[in-house]
Amino acid sequence: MLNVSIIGASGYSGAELAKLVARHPEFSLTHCFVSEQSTDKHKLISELYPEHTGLLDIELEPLNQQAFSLIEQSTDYVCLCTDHKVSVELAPVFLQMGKRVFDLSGGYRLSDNEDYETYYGFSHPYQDWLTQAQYGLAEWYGDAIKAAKLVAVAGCYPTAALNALKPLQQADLISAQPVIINAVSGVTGAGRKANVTSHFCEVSLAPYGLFTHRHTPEIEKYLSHPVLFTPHLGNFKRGILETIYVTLKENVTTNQVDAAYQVLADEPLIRLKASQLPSIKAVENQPFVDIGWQQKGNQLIVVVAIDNLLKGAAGQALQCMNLAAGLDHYQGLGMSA
Ligand SMILES: NC(=O)C1=CN([C@@H]2O[C@H](COP(=O)(O)OP(=O)(O)OC[C@H]3O[C@@H](n4cnc5c(N)ncnc54)[C@H](OP(=O)(O)O)[C@@H]3O)[C@@H](O)[C@H]2O)C=CC1
Ligand SMILES: CC(=O)N[C@@H](CCC(=O)OP(=O)(O)O)C(=O)O
Repeated sequence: MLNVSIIGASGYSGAELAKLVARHPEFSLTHCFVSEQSTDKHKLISELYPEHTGLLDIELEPLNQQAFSLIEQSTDYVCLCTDHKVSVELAPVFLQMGKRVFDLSGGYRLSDNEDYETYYGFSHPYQDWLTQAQYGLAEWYGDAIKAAKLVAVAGCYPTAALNALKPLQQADLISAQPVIINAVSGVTGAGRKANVTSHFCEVSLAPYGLFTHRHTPEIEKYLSHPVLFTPHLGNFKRGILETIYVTLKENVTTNQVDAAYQVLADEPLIRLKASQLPSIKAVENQPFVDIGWQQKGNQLIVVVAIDNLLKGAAGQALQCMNLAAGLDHYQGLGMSA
């Protein structure tokens, strides 16, 4: 058994990951932490999430000095389900203890400090670790994830976009024009902390972050192609749906597009729907990426859906942890090959 500690376990992605780890046959959920000042410290996760009574009657411990010693002695894998800046500071501490770190934040996903300044609003203090971090997009970088000390688990919107677009890019079917990605996310994407924009009475359906969202450089980096990415906040709890407009190179046929997607055909967590288009309903509370597409001439519209807390966060983190442990990446996600 590998011992796992989760930092930020009271949050939406942390609690989702705690649930997956607690049910996993090869992992043991050793400790769950919140900040030292947290109003939730010493509560049980199941007090915050009563649906997990019995499974997650585990205390949320404050991340104080004693906690660091506890982690050093008792933990193999440390999962950071914390804000980017918190993760940036915590990851090196655990890496120096020799732990394998799985960071669900964006703190180690980009390589260019200028992008951190532009899109995250801070200068990255740990260039060395930034260089060593491995991007955690499980279906695409499995071997590198297996060997990595620090895995920067892929972002939620990028997970959907990259799985939808990398097959086309790999087959060299995309023209030089930017790919247009319109995305809608449920409100859990904004985290559990109270916030006016995610307040019940304020949420409707609205775009945000035009040209400035931090997932633009993340998608561009791992796609190697320019994108125009516009996220929207929708009035539902969980799930992401992206409608993606691709201008194909001249004379690309539907057979070529269909063939390009076959690169993902044997992946248990990817469901190729072709002309049967994906929906949030089909992926909510599920670990899958659903991808559908339709083509007219050299215009291709790809529709992709994921659950933001599973494939977009905790599910993908578990896939990376499985890879690191030498297990099938989909173990513990209710799947068999
Ligand atoms: N929600 C989503 O769909 C996705 C989220 N992510 C990323 O995962 C990370 C967590 O997101 P999410 O679960 O939504 O966030 P939440 O706001 O729901 O949870 C954040 C957690 O971090 C804890 N925390 C805050 N400050 C500290 C600290 N200094 N030390 C230890 N724990 C701390 C919080 O508890 P407390 O404040 O009480 O201490 C809480 O448990 C973020 O980086 C986010 O970008 C990635 C993909 C998708
Ligand atoms: C709806 C909403 O607010 N979504 C978040 C993205 C989710 C997230 O936490 O982003 P990472 O995947 O980069 O960690 C946002 O746009 O900032």
